[in-house]
Amino acid sequence: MQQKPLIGIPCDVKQIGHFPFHAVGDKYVAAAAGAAGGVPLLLPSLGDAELIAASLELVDGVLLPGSPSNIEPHHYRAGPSREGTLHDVRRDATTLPLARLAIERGVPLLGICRGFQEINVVMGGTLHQHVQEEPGMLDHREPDTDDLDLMYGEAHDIRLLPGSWIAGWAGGERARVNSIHQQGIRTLGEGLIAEAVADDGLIEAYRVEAARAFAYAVQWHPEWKYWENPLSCKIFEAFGEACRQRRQRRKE
Ligand SMILES: N[C@@H](CCC(=O)NCCCC(=O)O)C(=O)O
Repeated sequence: MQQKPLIGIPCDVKQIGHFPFHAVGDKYVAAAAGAAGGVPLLLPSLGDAELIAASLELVDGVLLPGSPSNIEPHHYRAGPSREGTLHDVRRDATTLPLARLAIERGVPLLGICRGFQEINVVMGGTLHQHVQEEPGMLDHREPDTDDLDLMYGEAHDIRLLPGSWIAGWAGGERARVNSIHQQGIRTLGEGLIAEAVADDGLIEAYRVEAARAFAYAVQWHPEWKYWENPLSCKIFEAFGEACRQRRQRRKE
């Protein structure tokens, strides 16, 4: 039987009671296992270069998950965040070098929401800190509700660019996606090819052009009830297949 690929998922560092914990949302772990067909392996965010490099030797792919926290703006040459903005310095110190190294080494990479923003920053791109305050832009934040089906429900259309991977996966030119973010791409990083845009022009998906393996990112949340959405399944299947190929090559 073919062995399942190991999918590394870097953690957020969250304060629970008196102590910081390394944690990843259950829906990302579930999608890495159920939709990508891998064995999820949570990677603590210790910000240690040697451990980051060593963990990339272990895994067959990396999933950069979403998070309520924002990347510290100095990473993309911007001024400080507004007071009260949630940051996760240890996640930044882990995911940014991890994504850079994964691309360099040809380790399959999938970025979701914060992960999408992280890969863009690693490639030299910049972010809007509050998309909804930019002239002509939509409000990409989630509705104010505790009902998760409403929060993660389809929110807006995206246009799938001609010749893109995602247009092939979707078999069409448009899709509807959920939207739970207020940061977004201001300038696209070097070597990233836009794959999908919202109706306000915000980039919603891209691929890393010169990557040696699958390297893809989306601003929305395909992990949310992926089994109900054929396009979400396709994204994870493509990632999972790249991870399986790497696992196979490493065994040869
Ligand atoms: N804070 C950033 C990133 C948004 C993001 O990743 N949201 C995910 C929320 C929780 C989850 O579903 O995991 C922004 O606002 O742009």
